[in-house]
Amino acid sequence: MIMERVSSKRKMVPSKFARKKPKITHSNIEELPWKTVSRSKEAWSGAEDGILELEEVEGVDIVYEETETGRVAKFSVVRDGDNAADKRGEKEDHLAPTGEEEIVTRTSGDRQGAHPDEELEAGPIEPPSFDVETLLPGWKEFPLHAQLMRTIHAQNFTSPTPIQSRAIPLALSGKDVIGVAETGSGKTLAYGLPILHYLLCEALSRPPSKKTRRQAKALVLCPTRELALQVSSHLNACLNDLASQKAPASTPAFVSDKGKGRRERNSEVQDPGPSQHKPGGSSDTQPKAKAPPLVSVAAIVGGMSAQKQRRILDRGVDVLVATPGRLWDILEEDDALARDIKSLRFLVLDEADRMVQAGHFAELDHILRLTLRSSQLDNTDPEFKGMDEESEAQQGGHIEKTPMQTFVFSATMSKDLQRNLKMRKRPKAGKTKPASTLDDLLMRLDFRDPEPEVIDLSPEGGVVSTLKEGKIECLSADKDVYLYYFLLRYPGRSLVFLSSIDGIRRLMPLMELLNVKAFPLHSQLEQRQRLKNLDRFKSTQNSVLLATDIAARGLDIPAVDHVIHYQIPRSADVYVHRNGRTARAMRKGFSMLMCGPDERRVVRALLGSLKREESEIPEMAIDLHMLDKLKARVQLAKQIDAAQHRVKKDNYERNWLKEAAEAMEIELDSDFAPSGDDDEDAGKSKKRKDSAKVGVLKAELKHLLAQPLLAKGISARYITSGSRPIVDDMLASNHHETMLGVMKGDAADELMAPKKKKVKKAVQHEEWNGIEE
Ligand SMILES: Nc1ncnc2c1ncn2[C@@H]1O[C@H](COP(=O)(O)OP(=O)(O)OP(=O)(O)O)[C@@H](O)[C@H]1O
Repeated sequence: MIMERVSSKRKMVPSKFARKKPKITHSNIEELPWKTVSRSKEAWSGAEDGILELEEVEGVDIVYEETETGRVAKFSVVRDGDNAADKRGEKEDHLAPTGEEEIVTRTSGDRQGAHPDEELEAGPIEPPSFDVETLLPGWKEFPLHAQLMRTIHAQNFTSPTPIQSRAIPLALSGKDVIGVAETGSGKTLAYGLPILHYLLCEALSRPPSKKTRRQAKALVLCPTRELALQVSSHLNACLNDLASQKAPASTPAFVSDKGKGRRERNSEVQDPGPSQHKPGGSSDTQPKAKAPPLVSVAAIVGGMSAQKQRRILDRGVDVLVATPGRLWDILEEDDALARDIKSLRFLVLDEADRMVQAGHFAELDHILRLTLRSSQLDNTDPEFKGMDEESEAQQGGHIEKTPMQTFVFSATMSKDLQRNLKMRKRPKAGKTKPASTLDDLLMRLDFRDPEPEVIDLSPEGGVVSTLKEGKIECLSADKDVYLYYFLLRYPGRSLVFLSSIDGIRRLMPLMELLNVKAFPLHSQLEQRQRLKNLDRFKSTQNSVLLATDIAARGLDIPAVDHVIHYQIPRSADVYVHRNGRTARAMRKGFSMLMCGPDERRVVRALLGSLKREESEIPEMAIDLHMLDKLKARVQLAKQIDAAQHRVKKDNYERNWLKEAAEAMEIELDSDFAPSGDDDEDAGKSKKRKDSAKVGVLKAELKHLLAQPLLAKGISARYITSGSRPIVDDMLASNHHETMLGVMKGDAADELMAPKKKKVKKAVQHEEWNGIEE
């Protein structure tokens, strides 16, 4: 059998190994002996659609197994002895990792069953069908493309969320939409489904051509790289028809990216589903070549190879999900893409307010200027108009003036902002100056509707109904111990927010010494490392992500149990967005504020601007006896860290001086360098002493960590006696795993009753304007 996969593009060919005694081994898809297929330039020009290369693999059988988590494809490599081994050897070079990471997260909704060339002769493709009434009655009011219905069904989204119910019909009817709804309420699909619906319908009706480059029709701008990548894969998941993975064993096809990301994303078998799309009526039994996707989605973000992203753009994509910085870098050199942006069909601003704050304003501004149509330019800055005319002249006097729909979505958008957006307050040239950067940004938005629809479903005070909040008031110096206590007391997946990278760097070694599985996430990490840490956090049930606010917005990490504000967020919006990383899609979640004495005023102001009282957030009950025991561990861990730091610093300084002196060809003074054997010995002996001290402290900590944590009055030896025998709890297995004598429980169950409010005549809320980082 020959198997095909694309990352690119690769293919599978029928097995030539039908000889006696085949040896069968089961392999991971990455370990299969893929081989690059040469291709003629003419064969693919213009029809590649996100495909980088074609690879094929021989002698692989695919077996499908039903598991608890669904259907899994297994690959059985059929080898015939030495011969096969030789063949495998031939392919080894090709298997060597390239170290490159693919950026297109998925290009899908593929037309299958036809060679790209064949497809050119084909007319419009017959749309697939889906029985919505029976399979998805909750969605029957929404006339979405059958392919989308199938993936919605496969993902078990039985009915649309409230924001989806309101936004989708409006978007489908051509309206511009401003959507505000709580975190985790499905806003991505609220704008994503109408866009994909339009593009799928259009793809089925347009006469396909291999000569024209695919023109970007939708642009989704996101404030962070992680969010852009997530949105892109969320949209791609709607194009990949997982529902009907009924690939005949002889003709499966795989969409695959290179590198780590690929393993994570593409273990799924791609649906031959749009096998419904059979131009020319090709039959199922014929070997099928991978055809271009009906609709392609790509993420263009910083921190990853710009060259690769440019190559992807050269081939063309339908939906671009981008961060403004990288997109603008590319746009400055890519006229074809700039033209696409000028004639977009859809523009989406996901978390627009954040993009203005995140220092992307200039780039965002430039991009939004490109999206303005002449009609808007008439009323506005002559500079924009000039730009448009110049561009029109470059294009031979023609700019495609397609109507553009604009969608602006966020979980936090002030009423003023919503009003301004709706009124589209764009001043005439030379008149009123915009009041703020945000107002300025709004003037760039090209709502074609005189009355864009505003849907505001944001909950009171920004709190999602399934979220419980608590707080711990303690000295700032004690926050580490309280954090450690919380993490041990309430195991789960905890996302801890700090306001500075230094804070994360300080906490990381402590967590490591205390055997807490923690991963950092901040802007000074390489993008690859950021994604890796996110993945590890997602896949480790009891783990901690120590993050700055780059993780506050939009990230959809499944099953985050706790959000911990180790430091107070710098604005009410950030508080809402940070909290939104838990309690998503109607799941339960818990958020905990750690509040030092000097932060109380800030907390009051922050809650005040959400029209809430500080007393609404109850304090957590703390077992002080247990806390004391943990204090000893944390103190020891801090001592070790400080000692290790000293050793590292000494080594670094010594080496630096030595290297600098060597580079300058000078001899170091005896004050700075060991001048004789005695000095050298003294230096070595100090080093040995420091290392020994660290060793002793580490052994001490190891011993402490091995001690059982016993609640007051509990004896580990006499589990049936003592003031509190723990045997019953142990038998009922509801005792805490690491804290003996403590019952298991959710953090939300350990909140103290809120303090009684003092009666005040009128509550004056301090306006919260945020603090500088
Ligand atoms: N109709 C639906 N039914 C059930 N789950 C859904 C539905 N639509 C989306 N989801 C899931 O809900 C989760 C949250 O969706 P999404 O990330 O779009 O939320 P959001 O509103 O954009 O959140 P945030 O404001 O934090 O960015 C995702 O895991 C998504 O797959």
